[in-house]
Amino acid sequence: MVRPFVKMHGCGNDYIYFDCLREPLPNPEALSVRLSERHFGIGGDGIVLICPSHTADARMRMFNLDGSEGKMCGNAIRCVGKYLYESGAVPREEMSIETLSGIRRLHLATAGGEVSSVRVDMGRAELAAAHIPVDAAGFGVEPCEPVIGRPLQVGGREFAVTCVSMGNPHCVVFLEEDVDALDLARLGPLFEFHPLFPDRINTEFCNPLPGGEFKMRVWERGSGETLACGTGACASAVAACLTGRAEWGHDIKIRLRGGELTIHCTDEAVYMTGGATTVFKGEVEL
Ligand SMILES: N[C@@H](CCC[C@H](N)C(=O)O)C(=O)O
Repeated sequence: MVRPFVKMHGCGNDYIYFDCLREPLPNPEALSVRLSERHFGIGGDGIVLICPSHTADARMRMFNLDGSEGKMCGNAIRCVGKYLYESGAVPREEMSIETLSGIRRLHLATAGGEVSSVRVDMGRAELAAAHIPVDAAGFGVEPCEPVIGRPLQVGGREFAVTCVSMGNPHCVVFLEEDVDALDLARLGPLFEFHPLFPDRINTEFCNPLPGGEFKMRVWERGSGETLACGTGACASAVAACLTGRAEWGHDIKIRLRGGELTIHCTDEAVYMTGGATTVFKGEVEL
């Protein structure tokens, strides 16, 4: 069976998108592993299915490179909005998309029938994202207190970590040393599989920059290092506000390896604004 797909990216976080509004896609977990492979597949950080919804304009499902399903994806949801608008499936600049972490509302900036940027109400940030193993063998876990600037031993050194859930779990680390110099291929998995995070974790490494901006690198659970993470940028901005590095109610620019996102945090919600780009369209044998 041959299916059309669209390759899209948000700040270089690239996924293979399938329109499932009329026809479901079987076995997306295995397909994500096969198609995301950059040498023998199409290449991407995972796949995204655009599905019908009973409660919103559409429903998004996203799968990481390793086939695990993510509950939310900030970069993908902007691309889904662009796809729905430009394909005519949802010809409105305001739309809602159902995800595994709830319904998110989008506002699209458009010109000449094309979407130039998307603002997403990412909902409220939650703070208790980490869990403590109950016994030494690691059987059973219980939620712990909010983690804000807590010391954590990883790979032989101590990091101050702040845990924020944006519908998916994040661990944010602020560093003075240049994050470009970090050996993320070594450090990333040590955070991802740390016993404090039994569901694994997405980790953001951030440098405060002059002017209240931040440089960020990310190690995503299930996909490894990616060029950007929308939920991660939101979590980093919230962590910056919580630790006094940025101000609530102001725009915070996050500079990622593949582009920039603007995040605005309030007590009620976190707003993310950024671009969405179509790379190419094709067909693939399933
Ligand atoms: N790249 C994403 C997040 C994707 C899901 C994540 N790896 C998870 O499993 O939680 C984003 O832009 O938010």
